[in-house]
Amino acid sequence: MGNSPSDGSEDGGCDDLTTVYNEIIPCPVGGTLPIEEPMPDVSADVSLASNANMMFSPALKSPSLGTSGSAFSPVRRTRKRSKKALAISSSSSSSSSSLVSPPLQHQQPQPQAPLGHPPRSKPKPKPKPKPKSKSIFGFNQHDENVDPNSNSASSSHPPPIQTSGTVSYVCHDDEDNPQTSSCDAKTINGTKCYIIDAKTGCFVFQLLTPEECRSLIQSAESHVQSSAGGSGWRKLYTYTKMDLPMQDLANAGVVDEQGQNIKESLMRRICSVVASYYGCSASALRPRTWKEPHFLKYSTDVAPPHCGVEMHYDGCNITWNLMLSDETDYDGGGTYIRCLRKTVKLLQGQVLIHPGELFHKGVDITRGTRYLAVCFVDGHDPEIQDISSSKGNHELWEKNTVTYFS
Ligand SMILES: O=C(O)CCC(=O)C(=O)O
Ligand SMILES: [Fe+2]
Repeated sequence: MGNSPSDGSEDGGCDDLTTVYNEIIPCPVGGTLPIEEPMPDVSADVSLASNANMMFSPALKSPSLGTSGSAFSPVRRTRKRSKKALAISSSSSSSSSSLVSPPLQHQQPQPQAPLGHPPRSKPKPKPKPKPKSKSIFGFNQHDENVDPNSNSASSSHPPPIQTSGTVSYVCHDDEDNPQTSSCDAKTINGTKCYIIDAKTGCFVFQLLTPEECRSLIQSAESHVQSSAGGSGWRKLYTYTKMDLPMQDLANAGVVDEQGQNIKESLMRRICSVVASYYGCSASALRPRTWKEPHFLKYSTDVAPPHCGVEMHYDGCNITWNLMLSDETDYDGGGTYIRCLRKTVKLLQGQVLIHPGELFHKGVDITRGTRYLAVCFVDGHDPEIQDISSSKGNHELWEKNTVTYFS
């Protein structure tokens, strides 16, 4: 964790994980390199939208010897924010109930400091204030009946999504009282998606079985401990300490039982749901860099412990987080989404989708080990601008946890 803790405030105290990381990365073969290193584009594989419910059998071959590094030519990408975005803020009321959705502000993005900032150690030229946008694009959330290119996005209200019933979920208020509630659901490719918040495009769905999750954890762990993988968990991003690009497994020849590349298989399955939900083409969606997707491990049992990540935004278009651990493996944890004032606690095998512009944090675990697979995805901008405030009782709101049961 190179940087000092950040609260993600509007005054610039926030972090764009991908931007920050894009400065220096430990090179797979040692040393450091500026990134990004071009890698084979897997987007073509994503175009084959597959059923997200299909059986994933990552009974993996043991890692074979293979190069986990190559010569990379550094290419910098500059982060750009959409000028036309739906501005999302925290609720102005101080409701502490996770049942209450914060109202949206459909307002013109004001010239303001960018939500992300470059690493403090490397001053960068001040970004020019953004011109005021005349029109506000609504949340570009489509269902099958909505034309993604229609002008409805410019209305002051996001188009309603077509839901297919409701599902129950359990939330704990800030005093830890469990309550059952229900939310809208939408079935995509036979997959039930729990809609956490339609306005921002945050949703959850079940992807993997516990067995599949355990198998993925085991392949990651055996890779970092094997003489082939060797180098242990890597530090890919500013606020994380134990990461592993899935590409490392591919480089070591690790595939699933069908002989498929794990990262491509996950991308294909998850992006087919994401694309249908957001109304874009699955083939447009691609991992932001070769490091995506990556495994992320938190543990209280390492020295020093790595328990969570600070408030930040990912800086990509859309992020997916796949929970690999069983909920009994750890206490605490979850993904706190600032504008929603709630912490999403995924069950094993569930995926959380959220726009990469939303401020969020990995809530600290207080016991055990929590594994995720995470991917920063580009290729479709949901045009959500998070203007929620760092001020307010986020410590309290963080305790509003929501869990979606099948
Ligand atoms: O730990 C979590 O739930 C979130 C992780 C995260 O935000 C990230 O890796 O970018
Ligand atoms: Fe993140």
